[in-house]
Amino acid sequence: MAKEVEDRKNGTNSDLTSSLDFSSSLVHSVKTRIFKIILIGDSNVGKTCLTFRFTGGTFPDKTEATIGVDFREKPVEIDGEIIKVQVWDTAGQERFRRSMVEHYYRNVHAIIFVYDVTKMTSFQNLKLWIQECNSHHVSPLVPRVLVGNKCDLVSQIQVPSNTALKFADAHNMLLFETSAKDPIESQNVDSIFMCLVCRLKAQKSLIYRDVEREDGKVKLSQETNARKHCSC
Ligand SMILES: Nc1nc2c(ncn2[C@@H]2O[C@H](COP(=O)(O)OP(=O)(O)OP(=O)(O)O)[C@@H](O)[C@H]2O)c(=O)[nH]1
Ligand SMILES: [Mg+2]
Repeated sequence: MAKEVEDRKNGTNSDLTSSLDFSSSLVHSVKTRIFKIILIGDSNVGKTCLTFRFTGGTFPDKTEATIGVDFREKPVEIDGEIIKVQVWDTAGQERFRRSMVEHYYRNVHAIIFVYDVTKMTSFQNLKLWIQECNSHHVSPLVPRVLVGNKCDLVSQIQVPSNTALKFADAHNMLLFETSAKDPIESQNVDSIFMCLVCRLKAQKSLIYRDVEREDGKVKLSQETNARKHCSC
């Protein structure tokens, strides 16, 4: 009773306020979509550096081998919608990823396969990374792109662009050659992620299904005629 009086005095109603809080948080959770993008590839190809470049705009002075996974998030705005890009920077070393692999691929929205343009083995191993991904039953609707990193090391390049392009075509992927280190390439790094986000935004039905699955309370009608705005 005392609470009711207090509420009246303050012009509030705690029941109403809490239900409004609930519905606004529901609306918020529906509106702020999260796209989970994972980076996969050999150790040392630059997955962590690419993640830093996209989420923080910098190249780290020093990195250590990733253990398990590191998460970084960046909100981006596309056509007036704020989307949270959740980047999963995975470990390339088998011993640091073994127990995590299931989590990498669960509910993933897009995949970035990374190789080092100065290291042919990292390119040859891509087929093993693709096999691993396929063995986790990732939907064919999940977009995948190929990224050749360390292009700043011009004199050491071992993987010719046309070889990489053929591989990308054969696997229905776009190819980006870039450098996490070279600041001039930073827009190129951004465009890798933004291209994926645009594609995902165009696949609204896929994402909404995931939201529905993750939160039983949220029921959304599927939008099938989403417009596509990807510039790539
Ligand atoms: N020159 C050059 N070096 C780079 C570039 N990107 C990363 N490196 C260097 O490559 C090394 C490995 O980078 P990381 O980002 O830690 O590699 P990773 O793929 O995350 O490795 P794991 O976590 O073990 O899977 C570091 O010494 C980086 O400084 C690049 O674009 N150019
Ligand atoms: Mg790493």
